[in-house]
Amino acid sequence: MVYRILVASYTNEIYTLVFDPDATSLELVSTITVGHHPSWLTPHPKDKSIVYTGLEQSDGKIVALKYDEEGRGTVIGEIPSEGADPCALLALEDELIIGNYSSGRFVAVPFSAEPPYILGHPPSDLQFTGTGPNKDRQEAPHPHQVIRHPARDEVLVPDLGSDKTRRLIREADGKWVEKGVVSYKPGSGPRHVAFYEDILYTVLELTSEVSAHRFPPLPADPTLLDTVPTMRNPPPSPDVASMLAAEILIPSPNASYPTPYIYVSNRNDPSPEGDIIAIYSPVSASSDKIGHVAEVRSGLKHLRGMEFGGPDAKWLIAGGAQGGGVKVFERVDGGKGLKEVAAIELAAPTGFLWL
Ligand SMILES: O=C1O[C@H](COP(=O)(O)O)[C@@H](O)[C@H](O)[C@H]1O
Repeated sequence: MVYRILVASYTNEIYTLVFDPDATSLELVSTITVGHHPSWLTPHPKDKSIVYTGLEQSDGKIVALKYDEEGRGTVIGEIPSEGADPCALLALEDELIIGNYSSGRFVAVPFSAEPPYILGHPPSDLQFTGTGPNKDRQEAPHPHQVIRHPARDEVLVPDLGSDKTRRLIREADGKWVEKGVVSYKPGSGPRHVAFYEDILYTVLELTSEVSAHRFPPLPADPTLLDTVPTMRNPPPSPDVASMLAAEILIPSPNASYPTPYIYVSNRNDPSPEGDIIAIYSPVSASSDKIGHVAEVRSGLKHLRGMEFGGPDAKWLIAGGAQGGGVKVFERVDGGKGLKEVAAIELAAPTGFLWL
């Protein structure tokens, strides 16, 4: 069996790769030009042939594509993102949510009945406000992810510019309202979050740290349990100042990998061996500490995006936006380690979608 994987990028293209685990090969089979920096990919919740991407530009756009069985895409629609640099998308059952990074605007586009499903209904929006102490990166709110809580009707928006993750719910009239926040150390820049049991894990981009909060339902506030660095031995100054942690993933435990682990990507490591993927154990009933498990040198430069796929989330695909191409790693030693099994050179990969 082979797997098709779409690759978002900081070029004008979305690529389709085929990963063959038996041949341990990764091949480029199709490319489609969609516009400036299609950096994120989200499928329609029911019609899996439809995929949305955001064009990261000042007049942000959302492009809808239709994919055939072979992974060949066709553009079938486009709408404004109603903001600048839409770097995050979330498809709920009835709405496409857009996080506009530079303008700090959260936009909800109701799905219509026919493909591309994003035409015909006016969007609603929410303008965030807030800043942080980092004058270069926190001059305004910068939503970097939109993610649904796995067990509750709550959407979370890590806001790198305001040092908080916003907790939103949709009221009876359909409008999204902020009902609470997770607050972080000033200047830390929350970028992405992941969940395991009742704990929220956050990757803090600007300080390259991971935090764990006990995360009860609203209206209760979260409680900070622990914060750890995303590298045991960060590079010395001045290189350490450019390190920017990016992705955090926690695949659900399963028969092949019964023990949960947290996987975090670092960016901009000056080492010739590339950026580190750090592996941690989550906090547990007996310890409120995040446990350091391992660090894997990826050979990738600026490891912005990575995604698990395959049976029992056996493989991790990851890309170096500034070099090293795209690699597939197999989870080994029960998930405590990663072994490279396939690679391909590709320009500026930023995100992935296993079809
Ligand atoms: O300033 C910007 O930075 C953001 C974040 O970049 P990332 O690669 O760290 O995600 C980017 O999304 C935006 O387009 C750009 O204007």
